[in-house]
Amino acid sequence: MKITERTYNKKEVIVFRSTKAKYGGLSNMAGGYSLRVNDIIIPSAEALYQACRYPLFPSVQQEIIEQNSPMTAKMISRKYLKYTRQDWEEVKYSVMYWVLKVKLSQNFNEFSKVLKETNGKPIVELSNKDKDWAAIEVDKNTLVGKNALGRLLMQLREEYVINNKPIECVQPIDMFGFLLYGSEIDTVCNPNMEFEKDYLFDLDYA
Ligand SMILES: Nc1nc(O)c(N)c(N[C@@H]2O[C@H](COP(=O)(O)O)[C@@H](O)[C@H]2O)n1
Repeated sequence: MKITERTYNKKEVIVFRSTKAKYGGLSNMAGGYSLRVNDIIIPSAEALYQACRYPLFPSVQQEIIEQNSPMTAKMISRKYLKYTRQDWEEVKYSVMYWVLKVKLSQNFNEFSKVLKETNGKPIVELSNKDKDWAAIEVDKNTLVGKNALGRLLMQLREEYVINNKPIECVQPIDMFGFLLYGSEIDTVCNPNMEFEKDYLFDLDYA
């Protein structure tokens, strides 16, 4: 996946930065969106994304995933950057999209609500210096950057939120070494939807 730099008019876009402000739930640093992958509970999208850097180092993944604070998970990951998978730059956007899909699948009501509130406008993560995941302010009205996270969020909104299409299961990425704690990452199904289906089946309404 190749992403090039873009320029945004600040007045025409939805900007997010602080997790406490409006649209804060769009940030991977937002709390309250825990995930379950291979029956492992992961406190945040950020922790899952950072853990995916280190498929061959389960103990590093565990140290990242143990952090309740998403920012601390990112800081812990910084200590181990030299063990990052070698193809990370080529796969990181696909990994992030998979993480966002898991976040939406397992937190559909809350996360789709924030995405709906963006009203179809361009979504931009604002940063002081990160022109890769976010965009930076070059003057009062202009933001410049690849804004990769914002663009992946817009893709998610287009595919699943606008037409209110909850995601029942998320397939693993078809790539070498997509591992968590030494095991291949499985298809991730939303536990609530599994429960609903079993319940309806038991009632003979399936
Ligand atoms: N702490 C922080 N400050 C910013 O300005 C940012 N734009 C982000 N972005 C988030 O960090 C994650 C990517 O981390 P890597 O740099 O690739 O390790 C991702 O969740 C971005 O949304 N973070």
